[in-house]
Amino acid sequence: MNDFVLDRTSIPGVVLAGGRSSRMGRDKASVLLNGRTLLERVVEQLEPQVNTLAVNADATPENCRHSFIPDIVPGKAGPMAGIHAAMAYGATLGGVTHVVTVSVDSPFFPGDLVDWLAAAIDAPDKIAIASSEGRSHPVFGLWPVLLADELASWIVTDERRRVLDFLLRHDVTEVAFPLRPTRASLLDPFFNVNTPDDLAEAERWLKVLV
Ligand SMILES: Nc1nc2c(ncn2[C@@H]2O[C@H](COP(=O)(O)OP(=O)(O)OP(=O)(O)O)[C@@H](O)[C@H]2O)c(=O)[nH]1
Repeated sequence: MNDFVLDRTSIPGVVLAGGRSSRMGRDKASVLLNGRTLLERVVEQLEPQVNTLAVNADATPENCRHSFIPDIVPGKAGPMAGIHAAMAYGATLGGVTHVVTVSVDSPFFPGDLVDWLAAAIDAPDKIAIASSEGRSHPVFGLWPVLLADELASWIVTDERRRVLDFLLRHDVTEVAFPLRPTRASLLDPFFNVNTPDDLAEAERWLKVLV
């Protein structure tokens, strides 16, 4: 019988804020959504859900007021480099088995994200990732710190460097999140802002949130 119990109060959170933002044409973390940056909005949503919070990117973001952790693995591993940096960061903190990651470009992610993901963790090496409408969102995941070194070596040696390939090798539960009711239609809480058009759509969603 598995008697592992996740310490819900010990979970650190990491905002993935690296990458090229090529579709947006400028750094997504500092893009303004109704007067506040995406980074500010995502930090505000994550902070009450975690024990400590850090921002991760391949290079230090401008005017970052939070603890910053850089990518560690060389090369262009994309979000996976951020997930690895988050796991390695968690491993340096005493008493931490799992670390949660969120994406800087999803300002409407659930306020109960960590509670739902944590409920799926029943072993020290278990991974939980979010999904909505049948699509998985691995950047919203609860990651075991004990897999940090394995992920690092795999990123360096595997040509494909995709998050989903890593997930296939491990014990993963996908946690399905419901759509969020608004005064208009239902909003996918993992709606992400990749382009200027997405930003305009996010502004429309903000006006109908309840
Ligand atoms: N730490 C880190 N995070 C990354 C990296 N690339 C992407 N991300 C993050 O991963 C999430 C998804 O990023 P994408 O939208 O796929 O990539 P992007 O580079 O931000 O944007 P595009 O260039 O438009 O594809 C976002 O939270 C990014 O900040 C990276 O190299 N390092």
